[in-house]
Amino acid sequence: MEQTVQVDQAFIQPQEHRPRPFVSEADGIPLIDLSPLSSDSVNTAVPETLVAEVEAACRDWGFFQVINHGVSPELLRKAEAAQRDFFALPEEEKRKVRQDEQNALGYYESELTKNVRDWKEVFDIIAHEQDEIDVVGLVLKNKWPQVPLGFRETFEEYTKSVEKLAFRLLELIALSLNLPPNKLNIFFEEANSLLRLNHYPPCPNPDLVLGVGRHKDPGALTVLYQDSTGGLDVKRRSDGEWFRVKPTPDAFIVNVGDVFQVWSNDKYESAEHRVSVNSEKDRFSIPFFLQPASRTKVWPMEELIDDKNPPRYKELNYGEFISARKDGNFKKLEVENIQITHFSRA
Ligand SMILES: O=C(O)CCC(=O)C(=O)O
Ligand SMILES: [Fe+2]
Repeated sequence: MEQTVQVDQAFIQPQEHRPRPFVSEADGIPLIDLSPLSSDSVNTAVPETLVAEVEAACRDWGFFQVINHGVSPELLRKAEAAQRDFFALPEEEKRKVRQDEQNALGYYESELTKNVRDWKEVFDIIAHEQDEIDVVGLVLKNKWPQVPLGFRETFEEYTKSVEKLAFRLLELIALSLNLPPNKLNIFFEEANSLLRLNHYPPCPNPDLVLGVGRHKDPGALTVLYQDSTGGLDVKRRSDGEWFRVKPTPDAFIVNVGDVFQVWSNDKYESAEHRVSVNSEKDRFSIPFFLQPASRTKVWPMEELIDDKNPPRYKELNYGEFISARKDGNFKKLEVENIQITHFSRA
């Protein structure tokens, strides 16, 4: 039966990228218990079994979930409430803190992924503000809304707590690549890390649109909190099948981004993912993107390179890479959006 199309053409995905009505839930995405980790730096006393679990998850999926991660359930409840209250505000109130091309922080409701509109609205917060305009011409000052009350304090506290977790994960993944655990920390001294609040409203045509179109995250790591609705789909590395990540209460979903793909010389791949929407429920999620400073040069780690494994990437400048990608989020580009493979030596 032909269904009526009730959404604007700009949201409609090309036929081959539309979600199938039933995407299986991924039992395969590993659930990792972080209780053996202390909240301070990871040292070499981390159990080998934990390192092995992380290695297998990064290699086979590029994705895993973590529990006993040190971010308190009370803080998660506070953040969820502040997020709901903000997106429930009238459009004119939200537009007071709207993003523009110079300041890509705050509220935004018309993002594109691969030239198609996403069915979502977002609010972006930078973890570390900078006084100067950055190397790619962006203002890095947060735009805080006046309401809801306590919004700023809640997300400042939340960002600190999740960033701490992100650093423990960075160290753990470094260990899983046989690198010294703190080897990669140096790239985050002036980190560009970003917290994003996502709201996916119910959609009358969930089979024609996506909340976020298929993409890979450009940074080092993403640490994502999702509510109980479900909708995050991940493409499995071995066969390219899409799987839905089953929500686990109070867990975080972790995925390696393009920067880890380069550092690991393709041992770990930045997995493609997307968000499906539904016709009944709002969905909320909060990704934290651990991203190096803009001037950071990224190249395959020398410890992972030898005659059998020559470097697969040219050195790339992180700021130029993300800014080229972000242009595609604002404008419909005539060309294919820039991807990490454009820096490949092959
Ligand atoms: O909402 C989600 O579950 C994922 C969002 C996402 O992939 C992103 O914002 O990069
Ligand atoms: Fe993503």
